[in-house]
Amino acid sequence: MPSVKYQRGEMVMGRWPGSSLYYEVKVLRYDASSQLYTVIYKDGTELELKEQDIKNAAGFQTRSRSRSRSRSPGRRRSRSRSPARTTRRSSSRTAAAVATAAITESAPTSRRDAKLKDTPEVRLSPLVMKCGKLNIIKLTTSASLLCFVLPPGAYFWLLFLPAWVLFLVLQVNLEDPSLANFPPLLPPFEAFWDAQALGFVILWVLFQVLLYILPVGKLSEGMPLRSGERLKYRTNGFFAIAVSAVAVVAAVHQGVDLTYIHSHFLQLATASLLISVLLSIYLYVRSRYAAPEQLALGGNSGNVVYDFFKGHELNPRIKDFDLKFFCEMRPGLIGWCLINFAMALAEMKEQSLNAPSYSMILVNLFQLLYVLDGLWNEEAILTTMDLMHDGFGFMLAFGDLVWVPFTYTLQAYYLVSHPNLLSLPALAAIVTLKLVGFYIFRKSNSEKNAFRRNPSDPKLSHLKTIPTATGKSLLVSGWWGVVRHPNYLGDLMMALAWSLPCGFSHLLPWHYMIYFIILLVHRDSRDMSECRRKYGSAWDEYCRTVRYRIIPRVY
Ligand SMILES: NC(=O)C1=CN([C@@H]2O[C@H](COP(=O)(O)OP(=O)(O)OC[C@H]3O[C@@H](n4cnc5c(N)ncnc54)[C@H](OP(=O)(O)O)[C@@H]3O)[C@@H](O)[C@H]2O)C=CC1
Ligand SMILES: CC(C)=CCC[C@@H](C)[C@H]1CC=C2C3=C(CC[C@@]21C)[C@@]1(C)CC[C@H](O)C(C)(C)[C@@H]1CC3
Repeated sequence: MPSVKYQRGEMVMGRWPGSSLYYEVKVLRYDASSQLYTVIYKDGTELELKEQDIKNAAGFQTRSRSRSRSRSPGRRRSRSRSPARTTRRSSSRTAAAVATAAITESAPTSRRDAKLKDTPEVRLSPLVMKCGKLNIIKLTTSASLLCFVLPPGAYFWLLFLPAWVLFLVLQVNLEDPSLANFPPLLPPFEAFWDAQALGFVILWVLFQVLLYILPVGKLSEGMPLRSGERLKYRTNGFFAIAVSAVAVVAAVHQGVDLTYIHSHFLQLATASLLISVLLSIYLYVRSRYAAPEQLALGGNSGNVVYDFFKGHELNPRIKDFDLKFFCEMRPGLIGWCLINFAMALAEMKEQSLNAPSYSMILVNLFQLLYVLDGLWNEEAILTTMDLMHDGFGFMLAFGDLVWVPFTYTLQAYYLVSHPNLLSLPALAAIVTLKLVGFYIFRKSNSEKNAFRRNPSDPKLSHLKTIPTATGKSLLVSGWWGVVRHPNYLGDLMMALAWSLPCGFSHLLPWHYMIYFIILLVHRDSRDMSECRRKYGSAWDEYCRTVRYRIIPRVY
């Protein structure tokens, strides 16, 4: 092989088709006509790889072999339902062919899968490629629309996001929170700080920690990690919100004035911000000592600010206490309902009402339903992008502890001093919109979650699927055959129903809707590139079959 890049017998790193993992392989030969290298993996698997799927070993992080518990590519291959399995080449397969997909019914696929379960496993160590150059950071993970930032952008977002939340909180407090009055006048520095508010936030978080660690509720298994391991999560979120509700009602009954939350919103937001910064520093420091297989694929640029912002460690845990899962599902999410409830009380106080307004009731009930549903189906969060792929850093810590409780509550805060009367037909239309959106959101999320957890679930056997080279299949009928993100469609309809009760006088109660459109459109396109990278031509096949991303026939 005189003019080719890799020589016969050379040890190089070969990418396993459909994944981002590289394994040590030996080059066997090069076929000039197909321009493919035949390589052999350590477990004896022969594959044909394109030049771009081969790298020199020098670009890879080394790590202790004993720590790796990865499934071998051989095992992955054995699970693959690619049509390539049926082609005449049994020991030497083309990576491109492996990625080729056909639409099949899910049941036969699963039977074949079951038959292959006994395939002996050969353990190999996948290596993560070093991401040395900052300008080649791949947009592989989710968490938020901010992932596209390169390191200079991280500095910007790091300062902008906290400032934006504080501005919004100051703005919503204005009598006329219109754009003409933006930015609001900055109060003196002391106005942001209140030690008692910090104390309350700490107490709230500790209370949620206590509920989370109680041995109540199911222990659910997460999706397999790159190492093949499956983490266990205590999914007792519904129990946590039920106990929290009882505690809050009891406190109100004992004379605790919850309108404190309304009058000290700014100080509570600052206190939560401080906690999220401290937590992120802790997360960043511990990620420096984490083993490579514990790291997310993103957030390892070597740039301190970028990695701090984006998050480096995938599932930071203190013993069994999973910090990312806890922060995403507990203090901020349940805190959101507590704040909304406090705003309803503040509205009654400020406007001398015997009961909250219809608009306030709708906003409270709609968002409560959303949170209750999230906690009831807590297990489903384990198959979302954040849990599966994203590192836990400032972006998510801040998102969970500050962004969610202090910006998702703006509608309720706004209604405290900006009443909006609703006619009966408007009320009925808004409720219908919310219920339809909720139905789509729940059904589609449950369908994907059930399929990912058990592809051979008899309840799903009527659905059509596309096999992929990774062994996972893609749903191509049912909800996921209507658009590529039916769950986003339902979520957006619900978001609309949350803003409508506030009317059209100001933009502020529409903040969530605007942010959410940007977030979901960006998440969708990031997920598209990630899935294309993972599933190759099977994903293209899916996109050809399901043409629209979020809104049928529109987008
Ligand atoms: N209120 C809020 O602030 C937010 C709410 N959300 C909501 O959270 C929920 C989760 O969202 P998110 O994590 O972004 O994304 P999804 O739950 O939509 O997960 C996307 C993943 O699903 C899998 N997938 C995609 N297409 C298919 C298919 N056809 N068949 C089977 N699996 C498929 C892929 O993962 P793989 O193949 O690897 O399993 C893909 O990466 C959504 O309902 C969203 O609306 C999200 C962000 C913010
Ligand atoms: C601007 C900024 C820092 C954004 C960070 C994004 C996070 C706020 C969101 C990323 C994904 C989220 C999800 C929920 C809340 C917002 C964040 C953390 C979620 C827990 C809300 C309740 C839902 O039922 C859900 C469980 C599906 C959802 C999961 C994703």
